[in-house]
Amino acid sequence: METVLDQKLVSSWFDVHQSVPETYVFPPEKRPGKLNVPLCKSIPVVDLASYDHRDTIQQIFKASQDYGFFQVINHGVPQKVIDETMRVFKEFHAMPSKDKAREGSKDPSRNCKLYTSSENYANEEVHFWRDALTHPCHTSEKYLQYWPNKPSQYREVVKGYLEEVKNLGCVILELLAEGLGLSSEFFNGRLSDNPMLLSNHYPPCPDPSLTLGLTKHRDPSLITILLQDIEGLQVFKDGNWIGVEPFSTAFVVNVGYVLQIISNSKFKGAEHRVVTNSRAARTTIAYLIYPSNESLIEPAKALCNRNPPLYRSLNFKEFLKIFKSKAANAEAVLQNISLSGS
Ligand SMILES: O=C(O)CCC(=O)C(=O)O
Ligand SMILES: [Fe+2]
Repeated sequence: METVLDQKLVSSWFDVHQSVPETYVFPPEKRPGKLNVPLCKSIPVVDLASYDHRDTIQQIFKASQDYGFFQVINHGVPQKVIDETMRVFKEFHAMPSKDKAREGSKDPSRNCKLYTSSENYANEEVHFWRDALTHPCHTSEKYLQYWPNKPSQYREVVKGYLEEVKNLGCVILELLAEGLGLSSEFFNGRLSDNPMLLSNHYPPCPDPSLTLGLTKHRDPSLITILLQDIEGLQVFKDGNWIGVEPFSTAFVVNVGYVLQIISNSKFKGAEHRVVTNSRAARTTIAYLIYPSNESLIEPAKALCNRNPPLYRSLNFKEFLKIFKSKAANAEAVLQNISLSGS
């Protein structure tokens, strides 16, 4: 008989096991290796309140080229909103599993859902050490009716948070557009109007050397704006893993595949993963900026004057289909949409 979701959640059983269950143990070649990688002091922390607009654009441009990652501070999102939102998600993930499963399975079309490991749990060889809650950010009743309403403050707090992060997203996309030499409104509208929220929860793990919270991947987004409480996020840079330092006042921003395509590879979708730890649960809140399904994804014309376009045009729905069929293999995703065939 199929096990029901509430029993599968890592948060429902992690504390009754002394060791890692076999279905969570990665084969030696896929294990995380060195866990205590250096926290990277060189991933730029960009001050968005700086008066030097050109310098801010330059910092973000360079970070998006070099790392596909940067952090932002003085971003305008009130600290109270950040702290309350983190608290509400921690409360959500700490609720009894049955309540969580109920709150996360109201939507028959499964836009709003709670799941564990990955959306492909049934077909995975090894599971990831995480639970995840996701839903669209739009607050029309069509979606809102399926958002959790436990903890009781969930909707109010998350709605307030998303309004703030939406504004921040616009600011960052404008800076990225200007850096690329595009009009500052380039990403407004359909290229960015389908944001999703994703809260990841990684309970403590008895042996982090055997497990992964998330394997190496790139996000299928334009950009992702992440709030993290403690360390665990790592970026793959020049053949090494480096840690992204957690700051309670900062958001981590990373470039996704869609921005890599539109920027004609000026920016690289950053490869990243999540490792587990044995000391404390880790909670993150990702705001993934996606285009609408019918939106056309292609290298911006203005970036293809001197350089030929590297990727073919396709709509976002088509891109997602390719991404989902080849998710574990970044090269295969890019090869499928690459014009050079290389
Ligand atoms: O939880 C994190 O630190 C990162 C999560 C992530 O990479 C993702 O959800 O795509
Ligand atoms: Fe990611």
